[in-house]
Amino acid sequence: MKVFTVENIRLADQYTIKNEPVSSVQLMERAALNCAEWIYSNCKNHTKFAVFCGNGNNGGDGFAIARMLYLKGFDIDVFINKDHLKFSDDALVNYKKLKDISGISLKDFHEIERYNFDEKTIIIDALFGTGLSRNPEGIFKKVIEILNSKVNPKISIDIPSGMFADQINNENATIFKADYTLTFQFWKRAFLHPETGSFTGKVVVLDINLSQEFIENTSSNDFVIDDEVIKNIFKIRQDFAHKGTYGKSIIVGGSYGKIGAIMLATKSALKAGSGLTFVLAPNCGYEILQTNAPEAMFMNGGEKNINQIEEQENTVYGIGPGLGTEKETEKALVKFLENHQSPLILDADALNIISKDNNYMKLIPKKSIITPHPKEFERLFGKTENSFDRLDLAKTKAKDLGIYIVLKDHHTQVITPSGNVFYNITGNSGLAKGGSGDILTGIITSLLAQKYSEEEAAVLGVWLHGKAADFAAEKYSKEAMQPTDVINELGNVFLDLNKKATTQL
Ligand SMILES: NC(=O)C1=CN([C@@H]2O[C@H](COP(=O)(O)OP(=O)(O)OC[C@H]3O[C@@H](n4cnc5c(N)ncnc54)[C@H](O)[C@@H]3O)[C@@H](O)[C@H]2O)[C@@H](O)CC1
Ligand SMILES: Nc1ncnc2c1ncn2[C@@H]1O[C@H](COP(=O)(O)OP(=O)(O)O)[C@@H](O)[C@H]1O
Ligand SMILES: [K+]
Repeated sequence: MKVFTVENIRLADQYTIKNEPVSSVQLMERAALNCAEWIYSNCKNHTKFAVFCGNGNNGGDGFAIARMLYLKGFDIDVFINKDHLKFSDDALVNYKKLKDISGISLKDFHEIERYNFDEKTIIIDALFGTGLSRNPEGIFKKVIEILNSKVNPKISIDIPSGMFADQINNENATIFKADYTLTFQFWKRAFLHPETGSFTGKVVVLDINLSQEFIENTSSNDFVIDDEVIKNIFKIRQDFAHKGTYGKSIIVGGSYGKIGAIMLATKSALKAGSGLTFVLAPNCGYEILQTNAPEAMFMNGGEKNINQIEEQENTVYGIGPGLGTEKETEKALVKFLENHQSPLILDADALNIISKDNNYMKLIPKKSIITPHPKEFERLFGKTENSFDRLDLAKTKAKDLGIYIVLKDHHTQVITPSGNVFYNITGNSGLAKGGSGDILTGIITSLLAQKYSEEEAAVLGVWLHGKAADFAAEKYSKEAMQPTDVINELGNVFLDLNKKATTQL
């Protein structure tokens, strides 16, 4: 799914109105109906809604939603700024419709302090949408702050009020903190970054039927990895395949005390379907690896640390998990990179070694995939102020070096050399444990060996990793799930993918 800027959303709106055709107030009705239906089906334990409406079209959505929920039998109180009753055209239409309903009480923002937020009440935030032009101040700021102090469930319409859709807010900005955000048609960029995304709660994208023609014909560099993207990448395994069809992976890493990391990466490469899988590790890991991952063939890289990396042809290398940064290992990696031409995956200590010397960066083969977490990224490319700036820097580096950067985060970003960004929306904080990244390296290496392109391997890899983690969290909880559980859930993710990709009778 494309991530549109506020400007493009506005244009999509206008294009739909003109070409569907549909009036803008009908489009607002459609958007509100989608929200009301979602709320109606998901909030059955609550009887009362306090709806907070601003003066723009987001407020207009709020008025229409309030009316619809009232007609479904809920108790509704609507709060507005009675000192300033100037609305956008469509908001005014819905304000007037609401005023005609005697059963809905229209309250002033100032009444909030005396209002009874009992446990049956859900708060709906329709103060500001994508038209926010400055940080909320005065009564708006106060209302948001009071609402944020309440324990009642909170739903934002389109975007949490006070948040800019495309850019980072300044640090002290007042933003409504939602449990759910019902957003129209597209993910907004700010939902996908940690500084702002923490205000949205669960994001639900509602399809309000904006013109598909416009969406298809309007370019964007930012995408969310949704089911559609994955459906277009995933290839079912061919019946007449043999092990050679699905490529050769060599997972390189491990050092004394860190054989677990390379084990996790190796098992993941096997589980993700690589035809032949090798593990190049120091000898101290031989027995552990051969016992626990007998399907993988062992290549000796040294005694306690790797001091040589054998070059083999037609092989995809995934280097880094548990590798260590010893001088002998550094030498071995540099020597290997000096002679190696084809794209590979670099992670963890391989990246830490590369960040030691500016000249090493140039040794990364073009079209390779690197998978830094934020700290590794900083070691490689320097400090940035926030995750938006970090992404900008990553775009520059991906282009300059001609590589793919998988910037690991809650919503991991795959950045291509051409400047596209794919945000991942699978995965959960159960992955915030040592070992989770090693799995990702194994998966991406395996996919690249199986002849997925670099972009496909990175995009499908982060999605698979997150999806398996979501399955593991459902079974074991985010707290208790282990990286090993994530590896074991890969099978269920592939079963789902195959079911969707196979013709069903
Ligand atoms: N995207 C779509 O296709 C649709 C969008 N709709 C709604 O329209 C919204 C956008 O509407 P608008 O462009 O009217 O924008 P808003 O509803 O966000 O309101 C902007 C208004 O608030 C004022 N304002 C901005 N920042 C302020 C601040 N800090 N303090 C006080 N006033 C401030 C602006 O001057 C403007 O009058 C969307 O978020 C969505 O809720 C739907 O109604 C219909 C379909
Ligand atoms: N809160 C989170 N939500 C979603 N994914 C997460 C979260 N925390 C960590 N992850 C994922 O887990 C992995 C952690 O990688 P990394 O920090 O390299 O771990 P390690 O080096 O210990 O293996 C990344 O893929 C990251 O995106
Ligand atoms: K809002």
